[in-house]
Amino acid sequence: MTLKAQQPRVGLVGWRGMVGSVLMDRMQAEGDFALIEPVFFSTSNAGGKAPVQAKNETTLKDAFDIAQLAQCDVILTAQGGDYTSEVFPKLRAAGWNGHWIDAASTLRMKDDAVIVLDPVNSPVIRNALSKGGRNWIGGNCTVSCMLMGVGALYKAGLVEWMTSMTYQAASGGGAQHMRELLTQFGTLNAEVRALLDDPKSAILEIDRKVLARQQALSAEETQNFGVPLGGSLIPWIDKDLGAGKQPGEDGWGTSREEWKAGAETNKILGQGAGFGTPAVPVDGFCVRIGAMRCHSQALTFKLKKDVPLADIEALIAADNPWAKVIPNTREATMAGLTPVAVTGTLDIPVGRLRKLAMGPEYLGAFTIGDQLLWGAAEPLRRMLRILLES
Ligand SMILES: NC(=O)C1=CN([C@@H]2O[C@H](COP(=O)(O)OP(=O)(O)OC[C@H]3O[C@@H](n4cnc5c(N)ncnc54)[C@H](OP(=O)(O)O)[C@@H]3O)[C@@H](O)[C@H]2O)C=CC1
Ligand SMILES: N[C@@H](CC(=O)OP(=O)(O)O)C(=O)O
Repeated sequence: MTLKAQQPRVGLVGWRGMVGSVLMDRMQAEGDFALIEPVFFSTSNAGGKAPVQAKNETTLKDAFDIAQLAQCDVILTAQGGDYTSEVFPKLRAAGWNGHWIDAASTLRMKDDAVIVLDPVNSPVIRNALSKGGRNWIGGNCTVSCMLMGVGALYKAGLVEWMTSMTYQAASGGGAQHMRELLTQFGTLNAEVRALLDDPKSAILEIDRKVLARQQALSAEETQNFGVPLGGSLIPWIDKDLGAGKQPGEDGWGTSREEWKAGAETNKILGQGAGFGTPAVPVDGFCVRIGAMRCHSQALTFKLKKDVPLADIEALIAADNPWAKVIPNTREATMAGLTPVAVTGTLDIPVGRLRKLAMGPEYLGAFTIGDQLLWGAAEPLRRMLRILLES
C-alpha cells in the first residue's frame, strides 16, 4: 500500500496524554497535519469534540471500535501498552492491513516489528518497508537518545562493547511521577524553609530535618515511585527480570530497562538475533533521578581499535543534524551538557569525550536527550513522514 497519492486517514490515539501532546506539537510544527486526514480517537470521551487539528472528522471516535479503526490507513498511538495489547491483535485479526505506529514497548521485539529511529536505522526501516512491513514501534527512550548521540560509533563498526550508567528523569514514569517529584521537593523545602531563611542556621540541622521528612513521607506521597525520589535516587527502573535465572545467564538480577539497552540497541541497528550480524554487548545500570524530562547517560566504550579522539568527535558530529559534540571543558559542559540546557530541544549533546585510564581503546562519553522528543514522539512522527513519502 502506498500512501503518497492521497491524504491518508491517520487515526490518532493517545494524543492528549503527555507523549501524545508532545507528538501533536511536533506534528503541528512540522506541518504534518496538512498531509493527512487526521481521525482522533479516545478511550474515555467518544463523541466529544476533536482538537483543532481535525478537518472533516470533528468528533472523537471510540478507540476500542475496531470497525472505525480499520477505516484508517495508519494508526499512530501513544496510548500505552495496555491499549496496544487489547486492540492491536483484534484489529489485525479483523484483516486490517494498515500501518501501526506505536510508542509502547509491547510489540517492539516481535519479529514483524521494526524499532523506528530513522536517523540511525533508515536502511533497516526501508528494507522492512520494501518487504511489506506494517508495524513500526518507537524505541525505549534511553536507547533512542543514546543512539541519536553516539550511533555513529556503532555504524562505523567500532564498538566491541558498551556499558551505560543512566540518570533517568521522572517523566519516564509518566505525568503523575513528575507531579510527585515536584510535590516532594516542595514538601522538603517547606520543612526547612525557616532554617534556610536564617543564614546562621546549622546545615547539619537542615540536613537532619530533611532526612527525617524524607523518611516520613507517606504512602500517598510516594505512591508513584514507591520510595522518596526528591533529594534521593532509585537504582531500579521497570520490572525485575531476574527471577529464576542463574548467575551469568541473561537476566540475572537485571531490570527490564537495563535489558532493553542491549536488546533494543542491537535490534535498531539490525544486528544480533535474526539479523545474521553478531550482537554487540550493551549493559549497565538504569537509575531514576530527580530530573524532569531529560535522560542523561554516562557511557563507557571498549572500541575495537585505538581511534584518535578527534576522529571520534568528527564521526559523531557528522552523523546527524541533532548530535552535538560538546568540548570536554568545564565551561562547555556546564553550559551545554545538562538536562536544563537540553529540555524542549531536539539536540542530543555528547560531551565528556575522553580516553579512559584503562587504555586507548576505552572511551568515555556523556550524553543527554529529551525523553519525550527523541525518546518518544519524534521517531513516531518521522515514521509517519516516511510512510507518506514512500
Ligand atoms: N512517559 C514516557 O516517557 C514514555 C511513554 N511511552 C509510551 O506512551 C504511553 C503513554 O504515556 P504518557 O503519554 O506518559 O501517558 P498519559 O497518562 O499522559 O496519557 C495516556 C492516556 O491517558 C488518558 N488520560 C486520562 N486522564 C488524562 C489527563 N488528565 N490528561 C491527559 N490524558 C489523560 C488519555 O487517553 P484518552 O484521551 O483516551 O482518555 C491519554 O491518551 C506509555 O504508556 C508508554 O507506552 C513511551 C516512551 C516514553
Ligand atoms: N521506562 C522508561 C519510559 C518508557 O516508557 O520506556 P518504554 O517505552 O521502554 O516502556 C523510563 O521509565 O524512563
